Amino acid sequence: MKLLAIFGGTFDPVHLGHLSVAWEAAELLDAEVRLLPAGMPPHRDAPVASAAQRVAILRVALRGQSRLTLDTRELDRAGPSFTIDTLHELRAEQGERPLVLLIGADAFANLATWHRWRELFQAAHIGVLSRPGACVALPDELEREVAGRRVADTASLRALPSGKVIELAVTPLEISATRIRELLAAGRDPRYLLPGGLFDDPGLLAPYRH
Ligand SMILES: Nc1ncnc2c1ncn2[C@@H]1O[C@H](COP(=O)(O)OP(=O)(O)OP(=O)(O)O)[C@@H](O)[C@H]1O
Ligand SMILES: O=C(O)c1ccc[n+]([C@@H]2O[C@H](COP(=O)([O-])O)[C@@H](O)[C@H]2O)c1
Repeated sequence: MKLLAIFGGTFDPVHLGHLSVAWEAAELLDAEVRLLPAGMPPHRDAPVASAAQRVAILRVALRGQSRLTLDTRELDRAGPSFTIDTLHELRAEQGERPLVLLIGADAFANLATWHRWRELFQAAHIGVLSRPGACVALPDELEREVAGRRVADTASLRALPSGKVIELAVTPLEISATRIRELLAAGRDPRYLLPGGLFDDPGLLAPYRH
């Protein structure tokens, strides 16, 4: 069965750093990758743009291809967007289909701070997006949970609905939404850090202009 992977973020706004790693993960896993904008991200301040504005940007950013799709369920839920709740909803919809939670290597190192974090391993596989050759040390309690779950090939993910951890070597781009918001607020046009289509409609990036 085709893998279903999810990639969550504040996406305030989505940029080419997000899209390129999501695309590479989709190719490496031969998966559909759903981008899930967080309604109320659990570990940070509220986004600058509204949910509707971030979705409008995502829709334009995802135009013209079908591997990366948009899932807005976290925006429709009240309260913090806990990933475990999202995975339980997806499991109820998808049955035994293998699910892969995509997480950047730095965020993965902090996984033990997430809500009901141990349950994440029962709910999905985890795909850790890493710089080729990089090695991020994990805190002991996380390492103990991950040891024994690591696999190197995607066939192992296809064989089970959840429970494995795979490292996915992707090409990181030094782009952050924080920097993009700074540039837009300063009246600049970070044209080659964002999907080009966003500049065709000046209203899309207006929430970040001052
Ligand atoms: N340039 C990038 N390359 C690869 N992954 C990224 C990049 N920027 C962010 N990510 C990852 O994408 C996910 C969503 O990121 P998020 O929406 O917080 O973007 P951000 O650019 O880090 O935003 P901000 O600067 O506002 O914190 C996170 O898992 C984050 O680690
Ligand atoms: O579930 C949690 O406790 C949890 C804690 C921190 C982050 N997350 C999710 O991780 C994704 C990336 O978060 P962020 O803050 O880097 O945009 C986003 O989908 C968040 O909902 C989830």
